[in-house]
Amino acid sequence: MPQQPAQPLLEIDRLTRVFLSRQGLSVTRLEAVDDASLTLEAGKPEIYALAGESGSGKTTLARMVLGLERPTQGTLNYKGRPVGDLTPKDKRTWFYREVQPVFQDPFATFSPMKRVDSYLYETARNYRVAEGAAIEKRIDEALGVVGLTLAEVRGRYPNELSGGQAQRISIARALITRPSLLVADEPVSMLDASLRMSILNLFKDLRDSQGVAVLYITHDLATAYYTADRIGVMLRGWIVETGPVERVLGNPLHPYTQLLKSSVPQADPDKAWSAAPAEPPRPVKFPVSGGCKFAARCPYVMDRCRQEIPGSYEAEGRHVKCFLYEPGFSGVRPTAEAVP
Ligand SMILES: Nc1ncnc2c1ncn2[C@@H]1O[C@H](COP(=O)(O)OP(=O)(O)OP(=O)(O)O)[C@@H](O)[C@H]1O
Repeated sequence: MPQQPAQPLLEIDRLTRVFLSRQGLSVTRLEAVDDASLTLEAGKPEIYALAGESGSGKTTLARMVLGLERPTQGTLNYKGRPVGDLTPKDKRTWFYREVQPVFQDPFATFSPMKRVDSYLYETARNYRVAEGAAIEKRIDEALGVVGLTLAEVRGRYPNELSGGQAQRISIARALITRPSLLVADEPVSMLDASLRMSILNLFKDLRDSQGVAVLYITHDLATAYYTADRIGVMLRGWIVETGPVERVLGNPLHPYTQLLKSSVPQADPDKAWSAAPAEPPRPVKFPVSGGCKFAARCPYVMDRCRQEIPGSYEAEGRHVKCFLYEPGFSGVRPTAEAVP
């Protein structure tokens, strides 16, 4: 499928995914992803971390990018083509070669009864990446990128692999089709701290040497800071702050990002930031009331925050979904140091 040169690699504009659940006569509505926008440019491979606490909508957004979940509203284009309009044939012959998932638990993707190399052969055959002996060469190349060889992997069962080796093989499987985008949902959260860095370094290497962009989904700010070029911080379906990772985490502007950062245990960067007292998304009964989703807990809340939804305003080299950064705001803005 020819690529249109001027199109972004991934364009997400005001994307929303609503889940409705019925209990008796009442319907509850949960905006798992709500009005989220982000763009990954073509030809500039980067690692974009989508960070947020459990239930903030990261996986739902990732599943929409992978074409596994249909958006309720908004734009989701890959190389200029709406993902929701792709036919099963488009997906098989183009999209699934271009966009590959990397999952949290590599052992869950491999059956204990099957040799791991069989997954590599299956992927190569299913996507017709090569014929005959060239298949082995392609598999060996993909394994080479993650620091392994087919000779090392051949004939081995999952229980003969370490967690790090299993995750490397699952990344090699994803690379067989030479994708342009990896969607990696918590790819290191099941690994020992000592192995985490090697996998995160591998993503950086893939970006630099293979030109692969990575959407890195994580609940862990420390690994996002270490790995990503840019970050989007999610709160109950919204992306509340997005920009270069050094700016957003070095000097967070949104009161929620400030709260998250202040809750990271500084002495132990490997710890997840579970201490943040954020709310999980709550299903709401119709009608839905407006206002900022952080208003009830924001130390800087203003009257309008309870009634109006803030826009996403450009401030200090990033976008912030908060009235404090609306052009013309004349009050005092919080600083990261002043977080209560
Ligand atoms: N198929 C579904 N039906 C109904 N609700 C769903 C469905 N999938 C996700 N949700 C809800 O949407 C919200 C966002 O879930 P999601 O898994 O995207 O969050 P997350 O940030 O990835 O969390 P975690 O890190 O725990 O996976 C949650 O409240 C979840 O219960």
